[in-house]
Amino acid sequence: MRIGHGFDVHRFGEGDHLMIGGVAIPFDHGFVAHSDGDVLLHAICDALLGACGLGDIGRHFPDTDPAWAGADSRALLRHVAGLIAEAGYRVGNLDATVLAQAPKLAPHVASMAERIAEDLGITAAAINVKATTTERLGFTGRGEGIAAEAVVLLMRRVGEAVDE
Ligand SMILES: Nc1ccn([C@@H]2O[C@H](COP(=O)(O)O)[C@@H](O)[C@H]2O)c(=O)n1
Ligand SMILES: C[C@@]1(CO)OP(=O)(O)OP(=O)(O)OC[C@H]1O
Repeated sequence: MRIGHGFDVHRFGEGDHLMIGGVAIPFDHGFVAHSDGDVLLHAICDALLGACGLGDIGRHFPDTDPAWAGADSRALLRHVAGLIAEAGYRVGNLDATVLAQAPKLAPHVASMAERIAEDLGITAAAINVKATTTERLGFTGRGEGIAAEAVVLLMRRVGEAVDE
């Protein structure tokens, strides 16, 4: 088994929606980012890469590369899922927290889990997405941006049967 942790932050800029967990959420700002700024999927990519000892998202998708300008972060997640499989691992379970004063995310977390599970090729039951405010404290509390953390457990694929 291998454990990985990911963390990401994106600040708000102009826009009318936020991409979080692959779901477009109407809002009075967008994210400032090279890609679509999906802070949750970026944290998940980092957790998966970290668990495999494969570095981080910036190593695989440099923010200086025009190929990733405006990229759909679900495509990045699917690419990372392929790297995990190539390395001989599968996701056991994944737990994530989005730190956001607003918007209200609880109505969207089930859709996020479904999309993340689809991209990882696993059941949504293995994914848990949570949200919390930071009680108006810090940059998230002041409404300057959103942060996300993810923890993932990977299991070794050995003939799809034995985990170690
Ligand atoms: N952006 C958010 C933040 C929180 N929630 C939900 O509200 C609950 C209470 O939040 P606290 O900050 O007081 O922990 C939290 O457990 C979430 O269910 C949300 O939907 N969206
Ligand atoms: C996703 C990438 C690449 O487009 O850029 P951003 O969308 O800016 O996201 P960030 O989490 O700051 O950095 C990772 C980059 O690889």
